[in-house]
Amino acid sequence: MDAALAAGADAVGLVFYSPSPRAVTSDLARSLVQRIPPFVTRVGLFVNETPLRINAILDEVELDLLQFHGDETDAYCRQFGRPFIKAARVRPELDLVEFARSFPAARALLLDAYVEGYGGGGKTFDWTLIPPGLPLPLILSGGLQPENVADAVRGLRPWAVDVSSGVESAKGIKDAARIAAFVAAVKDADA
Ligand SMILES: O=C(O)c1ccccc1N[C@@H]1O[C@H](COP(=O)(O)O)[C@@H](O)[C@H]1O
Repeated sequence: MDAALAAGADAVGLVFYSPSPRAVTSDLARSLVQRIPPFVTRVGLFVNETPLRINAILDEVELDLLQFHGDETDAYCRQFGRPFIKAARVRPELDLVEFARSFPAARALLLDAYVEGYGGGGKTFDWTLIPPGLPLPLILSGGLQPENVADAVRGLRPWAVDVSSGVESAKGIKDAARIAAFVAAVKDADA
């Protein structure tokens, strides 16, 4: 968290998905979000979570944006009355325009590779599968790292990029130097 903030990240995410090696408890999340300054977006990531647990977390942890990474519907995502983004797990047979149209309340569409376990797999997908004219702002993710993110930013001009595995030294262990290199590469490519 400190490394992301020092590097100048616009948003930081907290994973509330217990099978993930990055999962945090609401107690830890509450203490972490207190370090986040104004104007940095506090994102909570959920995968097919129960509304009961999400509402309990929202009561305890100040979150600005919800990231739904499972099989949730638009109606499900909007019930919390918070801004949200919806992840699509990209594979050739998925019509991304139709998928995006089915989430009219979403702030953005996050594109991730199709992996077992729903996400955070460190795998890129074929960026040529992204159609022109998506009806939602695009957040690109999936296998991004300091070494390939400049190509992604220059080639696809996404609204934002998101990273997890690519800035880790081992699964679930963030690496401050890789975080700094990633954010620097994004800012350089966007200049
Ligand atoms: O980070 C996780 O553990 C995770 C678990 C379940 C769903 C999504 C998860 N992370 C998100 O997955 C994408 C891609 O991550 P990676 O960079 O390829 O590791 C990204 O949006 C993460 O926020």
